[in-house]
Amino acid sequence: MENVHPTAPAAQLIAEGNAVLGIELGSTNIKASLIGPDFQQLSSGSHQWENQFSDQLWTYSIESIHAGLQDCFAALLADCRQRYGITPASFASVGISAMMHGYMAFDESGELLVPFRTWRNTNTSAAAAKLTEAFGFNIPLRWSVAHYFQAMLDREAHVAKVAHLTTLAGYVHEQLTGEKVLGVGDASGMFPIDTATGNYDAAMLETFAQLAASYPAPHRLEELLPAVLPAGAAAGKLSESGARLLDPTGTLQTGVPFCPPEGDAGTGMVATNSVAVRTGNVSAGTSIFAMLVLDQPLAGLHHEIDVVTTPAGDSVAMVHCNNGASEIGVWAGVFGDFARALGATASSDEVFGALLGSALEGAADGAGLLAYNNLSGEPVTGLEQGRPLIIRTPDSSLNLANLMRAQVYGMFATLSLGMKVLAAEGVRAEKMHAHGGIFRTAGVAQRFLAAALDTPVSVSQTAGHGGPWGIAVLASFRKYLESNPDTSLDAFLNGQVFASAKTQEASPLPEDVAGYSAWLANYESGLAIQRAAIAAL
Ligand SMILES: Nc1ncnc2c1ncn2[C@@H]1O[C@H](COP(=O)(O)OP(=O)(O)O)[C@@H](O)[C@H]1O
Ligand SMILES: O=C(CO)[C@@H](O)[C@@H](O)COP(=O)(O)O
Repeated sequence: MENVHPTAPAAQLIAEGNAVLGIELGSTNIKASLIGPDFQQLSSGSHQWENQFSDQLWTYSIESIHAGLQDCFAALLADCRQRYGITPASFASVGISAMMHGYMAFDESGELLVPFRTWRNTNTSAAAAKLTEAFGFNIPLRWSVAHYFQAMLDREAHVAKVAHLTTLAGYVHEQLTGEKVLGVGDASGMFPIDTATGNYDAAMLETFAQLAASYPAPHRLEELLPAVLPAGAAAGKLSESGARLLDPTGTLQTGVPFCPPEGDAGTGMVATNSVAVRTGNVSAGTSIFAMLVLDQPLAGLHHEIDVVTTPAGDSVAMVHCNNGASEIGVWAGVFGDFARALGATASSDEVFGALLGSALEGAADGAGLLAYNNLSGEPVTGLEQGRPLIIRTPDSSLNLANLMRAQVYGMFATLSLGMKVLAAEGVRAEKMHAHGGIFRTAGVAQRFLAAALDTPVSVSQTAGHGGPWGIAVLASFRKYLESNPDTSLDAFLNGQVFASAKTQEASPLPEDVAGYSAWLANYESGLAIQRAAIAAL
C-alpha cells in the first residue's frame, strides 16, 4: 500500500473513533474536515455542487443535498484510507453547518412543501419591508421569516400546511439525528434573537402573530421554528437512518454525539477566532460578508446592516453582500480556457495565482476600469437583479493588471459601502480576520481588502480550511464542555484552539487606500449603469 502513511497517532486516533468531524454545505462546495484533539486537520473531503435557477428561484434539490452529503463523506473516507489506510467507523463528535437563511418548509409528515428557496433569492422585498417596519428591526430579504411571510403575502396555498421550518444545516442535522434544533447563530438568520434570553424575540413573535392573523396558517411561528441551542450544547446523536444516509456502505456506527447545527456566519467567526466583542471578520466565497461582534446595541436601523448572533449568542452586526468571488471565478474560467487554447496546461489555482498576481501591478485607482460582480440582486446597493458588467472610459488603460485590479476592487465595493454605514454608527474593529476561497491565493485579495476597509486584515494558517473546520471546532467544543463545563466559547478558542496560531497581517497601503477611494467614487456613480442594464436587458 504505497500511499499509506501510518502517522501512528493520527491513524490510531481515527481508528479508535476519537477524531471530530465537521461538514459544511456551502454554495459551491460541500466540504468535510476531520480534526484531532489539537484541532489540526487530519483529513478532508469535498463535493462540488451548484444552485439551480428554477421557476425564477435559486434552489438545490433534496436529492442533490443527500447525494452531495454522501459523496462528500465518501471522499473523506477515501482520503482517510489513502493517508492512513483506515476507514473511520465512528467519531468523537460531529457538527453540521451550511449556508444560512432561506426557506425549507415541511408538512406534518415531514414532506418538503416547495423547493428549498436559498438565501440568494431576492423575491421577498415586500415581506422584508413590512416586517422591518413592524419589528423596528432590519429583516433582510434572505431571512427565513421574510420568505415565510412573502409566501403568505403571495397567497401561496402551501402556507396552510406548514408544520416545520428550518435552515439547510437544521434539515441535514435532523436527517442525521432526528432532532429539530438549531444553533443560536443559525437561528438568528431565521428570526431575530433576544440576546437576553438566547431565544427568539418574544415581542417580535407576538407582532408577527398579529401580522399573520389574516392568513390561513394554523400554527404560530414559534411552533414551526426549531428549538434554539447555544454553542457546546448536546444536540442529539447519529441515528440508524442518519448513519445510512451519510454512509450507505453500512460501516458508520450510530450513537455519535452532535453539536448544534450552525450557519456559515458562525463557523466563519469560529474559524477566524472572532466571537469576542469588538472582533471582526470577513468571509469571501460566493457571497461576501463582514461581521463585528457588538459591545452595545446599534443606535439606528439600517437596511445595509443585519443583526445576527455568534454561536454563543452575542449580537453581531453584519454587512452581507450576495455577490462575492463568483464573478472573478468566471473570469478565471475564461482565462483558463484561453490558456488551454494556447496549448498550456494550468490548474485552477495556477490561473488564479497568475490573474490575482497581475492585479498587484495594476494602477491603484483602476485606471478608468469599473467591474461590477453582481451575478444576482444586491440589497445593499438596491439592485433587484444581477447584471455583471465591465465598463471603461475611452481614456482608460485596459490591460490584464488593471482588469484584475478592477475585478478585485469590484468584489469588495458593496462590502466597503456597507461598512461605511457601520463606521458612521461608531462601530469599527481594529483589525479584520478574513477567510474564504479568494484568500487561497496569498497576499492579493488580503492586501486590497485592507485598502477597501482601510483596516489591517489578517489571514490565519487555518483560514484555508474555512467553515468545515469551524464546525469541527464547534463539535470539539461540545466534547470539551463534558469535562470543562464552565468554559466560554471565547475562552476555549483563545486558550485551546488559537493559542499558538500563526497569522499573516496586511496593513492598508496609503497608495491603495487613496486609489481605492477614488475608484469607489466612480463605482458609486456607475451604479446608475447597473440599474439601466437591469431595465434594458
Ligand atoms: N486558488 C484560488 N485563489 C483565489 N480564489 C480562488 C481560488 N480558487 C477558488 N477561488 C475563489 O473562491 C471562491 C469559492 O470560495 P468558497 O469560500 O469555497 O465559496 P462557498 O463557501 O461560497 O462555496 C470561488 O468563487 C473562486 O472565485
Ligand atoms: O447569508 C449568509 C450569511 O448571513 C450566508 O449563509 C450566505 O451568504 C452563503 O454564504 P457562502 O457564499 O455560501 O459562503
